[in-house]
Amino acid sequence: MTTPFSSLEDFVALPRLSGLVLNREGTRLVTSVATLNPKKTAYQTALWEVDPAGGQPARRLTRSSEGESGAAFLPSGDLLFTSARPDPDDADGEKRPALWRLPASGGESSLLLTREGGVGGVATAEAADVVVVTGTVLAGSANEEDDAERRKARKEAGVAAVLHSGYPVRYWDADLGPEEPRYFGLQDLGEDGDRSLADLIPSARGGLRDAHPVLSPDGSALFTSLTVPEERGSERTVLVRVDVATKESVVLLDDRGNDYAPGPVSPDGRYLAVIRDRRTRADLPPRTSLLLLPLEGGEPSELAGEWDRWPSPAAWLPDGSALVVTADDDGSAPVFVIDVSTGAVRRVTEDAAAYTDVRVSPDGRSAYALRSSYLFPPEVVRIDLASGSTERLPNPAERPELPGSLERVESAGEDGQPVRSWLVLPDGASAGAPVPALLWIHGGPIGSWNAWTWRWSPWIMAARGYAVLLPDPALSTGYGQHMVDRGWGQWGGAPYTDLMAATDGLVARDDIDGTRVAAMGGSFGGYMANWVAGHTDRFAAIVTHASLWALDQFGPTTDAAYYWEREMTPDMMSENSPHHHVANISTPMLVIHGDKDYRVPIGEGLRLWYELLSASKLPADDEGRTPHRFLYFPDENHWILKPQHARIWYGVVEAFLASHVLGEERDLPSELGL
Ligand SMILES: CSCC[C@H](NC=O)C(=O)N[C@@H](C)C(=O)N[C@@H](CO)C(=O)O
Repeated sequence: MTTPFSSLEDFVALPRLSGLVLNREGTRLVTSVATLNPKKTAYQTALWEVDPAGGQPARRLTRSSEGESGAAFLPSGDLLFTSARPDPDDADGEKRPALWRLPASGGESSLLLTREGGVGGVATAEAADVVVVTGTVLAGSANEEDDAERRKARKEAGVAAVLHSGYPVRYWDADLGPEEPRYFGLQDLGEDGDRSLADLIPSARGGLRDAHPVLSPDGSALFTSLTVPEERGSERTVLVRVDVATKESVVLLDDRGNDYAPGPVSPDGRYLAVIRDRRTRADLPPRTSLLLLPLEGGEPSELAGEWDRWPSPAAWLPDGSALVVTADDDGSAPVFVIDVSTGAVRRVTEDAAAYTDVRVSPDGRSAYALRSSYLFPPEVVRIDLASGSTERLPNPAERPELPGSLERVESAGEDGQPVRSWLVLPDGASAGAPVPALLWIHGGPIGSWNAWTWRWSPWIMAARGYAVLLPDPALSTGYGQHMVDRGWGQWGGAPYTDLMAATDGLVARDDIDGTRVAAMGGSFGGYMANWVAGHTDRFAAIVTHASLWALDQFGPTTDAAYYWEREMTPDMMSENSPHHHVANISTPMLVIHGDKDYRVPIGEGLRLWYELLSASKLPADDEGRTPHRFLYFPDENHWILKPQHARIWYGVVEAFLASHVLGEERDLPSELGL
């Protein structure tokens, strides 16, 4: 059967949904849909409306080549969004993300706010015309005018240099400084209103780097996490309340044992749900818990502390009796409801799917969410909160047909611990026709293969005849705290042996050809692929993407050195570092790395490549020939974001696997110029 996964062109062209907002009356849902631009070199997003009642087909709300995102409803039903589309009243104006308003009554969108530093995002209050936008300012700017002038001067002089006195200096793929994120209160939304902006936390410095503003329903208070520097290059995240009118800010929760981030505020404005992340040490694994903080004073209390899952709070029920949360659970991420008076947890959705962006209807009977699994990409659904039944609403896109089937399988780790995996089987796999297989190792390592991903689509490989095993080994979420504890600081221990146990189960199947199996992983999964390469020759090929290779080097050069330093002592790093085992590597490896990857810096890929050629059991020969390959992306980061590069990524991986796993030669993508 031909599906969109047979052709990489068709695959990258599949529409991708993200984000979901609901208006106050519960009558309008808006999501964002990314599609290829006409040149097929980038994704552009547009806002689409989905009927919560399910009666009407989805309809496109916005259209521009610059795209629209960051949708947020005002209480009036007007929809705010950000876009770098041109202002019709300023034909020569520079394109920068600005704030736009689409009126509920219909008609054209109009420009609400533009600023030299752009508008990054927007937050609105549930029941008041209060708007907070995010944007950046240059560190030394006194006000918006000064900021505009400083930007202009820097641009005209062609200066990109940044002088740092603190840590970090980079984040994922962004160079930090001299721009710093800020929250701005927008004073007046009226037609000719005053558009001056109030910087709500002028002292934030770089501390709002990873933060999102949460507004109280009446718009009087803003809650945010704020990252504050500590000694020796470390930092912690504290919880702050800002009075939107007076700009007075108060630190609500701050201690050196935890990081804090705000969840939603209760409908009566009396409680804030808070996410608490325990600060780790080599002997203290991470733990995430949920707190209720009384906003009129008093100590926070842990909610559902006995529940052995890590909840992510999404919304309150309108009567304030319960919190709706999601949590990784046994290979899925269902919706749960937690009674705030008893802490009792009730699982709502029963299907093996992952839910995000959960919004609750004003009557508290339904919720709307994005749902995905390995069987379908994110789609908008309605959930009956009492029965847990779900209904797929008319969506902007249909589910793509799949070239195979999905199974849940289980194996036992060395200590008997059950290790669950998803197994993608290609059409036609059977005992009479066993298929080659791939072990895919997830990143994090704190995470789970429980949701659709566009970055590593197993269906691409299924369409080419491979089975793909997606195991959740030690350090994965969804099993409970013990599974994280089992692998903490010992990556080469239980996480590795769990993966090998899962592979044993895979190759024992009569529909799998155990002689034709490869291993692949990205990021931490790439670390593990490298560790696998140095510890077993059972795989025919190994693909390692954005991988950690030498932990002594990775630790201080990644964008958050303190995070990794807290997990392992120098001795533990040495014991678990794949580079010490390069001399054992006898498996052909495909190394993939993006130069703009600041999470796992390019030095890891460069050193791995050189050491493979110079010191593995398959070194470069007299004429420099080697079975290893290095796919280098000079302008990609930790992820391969450009659609044309995603095609190259899959194309090169396919050719490499075909050569070493199937013993077949495939043409490489012609755009490689080889
Ligand atoms: C600085 S915090 C580290 C966060 C995260 N680890 C979580 O467990 C992380 O970034 N790890 C990377 C090395 C990684 O494996 N990233 C994965 C998952 O985010 C990826 O696929 O990019």
